[in-house]
Amino acid sequence: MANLLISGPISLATLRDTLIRLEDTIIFSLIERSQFAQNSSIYKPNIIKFADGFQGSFLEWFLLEVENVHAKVRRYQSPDEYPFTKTSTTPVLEPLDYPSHLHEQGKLINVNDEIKAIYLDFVVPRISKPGDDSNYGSSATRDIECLQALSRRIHYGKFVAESKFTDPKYQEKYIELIKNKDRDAIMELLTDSNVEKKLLDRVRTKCEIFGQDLSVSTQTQTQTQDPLSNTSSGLRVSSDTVVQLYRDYIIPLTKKVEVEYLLQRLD
Ligand SMILES: C=C(O[C@@H]1C=C(C(=O)O)C=C[C@H]1O)C(=O)O
Repeated sequence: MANLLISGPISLATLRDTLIRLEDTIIFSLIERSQFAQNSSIYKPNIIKFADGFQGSFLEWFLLEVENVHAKVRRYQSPDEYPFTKTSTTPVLEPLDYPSHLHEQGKLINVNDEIKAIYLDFVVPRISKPGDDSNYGSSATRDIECLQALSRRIHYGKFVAESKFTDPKYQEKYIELIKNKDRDAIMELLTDSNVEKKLLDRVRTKCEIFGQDLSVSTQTQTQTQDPLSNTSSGLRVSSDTVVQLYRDYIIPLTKKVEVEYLLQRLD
């Protein structure tokens, strides 16, 4: 795992190891959320009334509460952590002296609104059973864990971009493309299809291993549909859904962060 408090360049290999470890965190967080019903009331504004007058959904209210507490322990001063809300709470701990791994301008990129939309529109309906089981607090707690894991993974794209930019083999090319604001060519240069393919295969295998319910016999798991499970394979989250999430949303958004970061790299 990359230690962001240690100065000096972070190698692409170390960053890729961090992304691989985050796959585990993401898959386990999705499995945790999948045990509760969809509970769509927690995502709709003004269904739950708040004594403090907060206007918005239960999840938005809870996110603000959680982020205010986490801001107090300086979570959002870490260059790989980005808040979903406009939390402005002052930390109770003294600021840490992070070495500057990222270019100043790039630190401001935050795609959490997009991540939240993908999570609510694509992920929740696929990993949770339809309906309402009243577990609002438990569901929102798991939602926040999923959102934070996705956000950390996707914003890691900034470190990946920095590492690719500072690689002497490519720096001149990147500088030329950045000067020409050639978004498509930057995207092509930073893309590594081999790494992406291996990732999708690995994620499928991880879902198949982590998602098994060992209290059910292997034969039952593969041959019949568990009525309590939301997948026909008996896995706790569908491997197809997680692979699709990575292929269509997580990887493209990570690459978008990389491109945005690089476009500002010379400012
Ligand atoms: C993150 C990287 O950049 C790109 C994005 C990837 C991803 O989001 O997993 C994988 C390979 C690259 O196309 C990388 O090169 O490791």
